Amino acid sequence: MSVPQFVVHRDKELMAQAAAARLITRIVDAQAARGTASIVLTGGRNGNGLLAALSGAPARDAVDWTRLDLWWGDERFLPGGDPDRNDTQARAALLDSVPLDPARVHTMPASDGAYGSDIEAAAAAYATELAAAARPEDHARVPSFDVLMLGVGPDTHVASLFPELPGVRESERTVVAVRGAPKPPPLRVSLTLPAIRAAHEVWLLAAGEDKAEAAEIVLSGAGEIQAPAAGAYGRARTLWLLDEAAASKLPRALYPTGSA
Ligand SMILES: O=C1O[C@H](COP(=O)(O)O)[C@@H](O)[C@H](O)[C@H]1O
Repeated sequence: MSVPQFVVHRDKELMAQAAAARLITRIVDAQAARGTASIVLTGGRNGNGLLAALSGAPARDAVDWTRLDLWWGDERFLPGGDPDRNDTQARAALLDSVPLDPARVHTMPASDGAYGSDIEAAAAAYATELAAAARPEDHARVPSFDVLMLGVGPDTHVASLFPELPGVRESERTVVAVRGAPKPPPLRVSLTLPAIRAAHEVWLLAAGEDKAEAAEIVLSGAGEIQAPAAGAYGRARTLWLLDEAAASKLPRALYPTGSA
């Protein structure tokens, strides 16, 4: 478990641009070291803001997009191409404009896909896909993702792990079907906390006033069942990327002078 670090930016636009620059560097470094990189995308406003910023960054051409594995932390269980699916939004923000290898783009199943409306089968299939990509040195049933990003919801949810719902209590499976999510749509597929914690680096994105209370609750010692973001950390690094509005209820001593 890594101790959380904090970076606070002036506003959400700057946070998105800085996080995009940070992600480009991380991908380029991993590709230089190993030939490939693996990233887990998040949905939501902050995740899509980061992807849009990355799309507009000239340094995006430093990435070898053909040698990048993309996974998702969660998905809304809707038909393929639905505008509310996280993958549809990610494609519009960035993915359609870069030369990815389709075989390395690991979307979660859609409700009109190979498993139809069987959400349990869809979750199990994604777990199998992750396990097949894990190498012996990963010591887990998922790859050691280089960076796994999570948008933090106003209710402290991450991926589709919501406070007090069964998904956040899962300790065995790496992927679960989620029913009754309080944020629409109610049916979702999500990585679990054990899968999230297999990542090398976990980045939690929180920008905007409506994230201030969530950040305060999570960082004041709440448990992960009540505040799922509290259970999200990386093996080597846990990084909170915030804007001033989201950080407004945090103790000023948490982040270095000049960070905001
Ligand atoms: O529904 C979801 O919400 C969270 C947070 O979204 P935000 O718009 O409040 O930033 C997101 O991380 C998750 O991937 C998504 O499915």
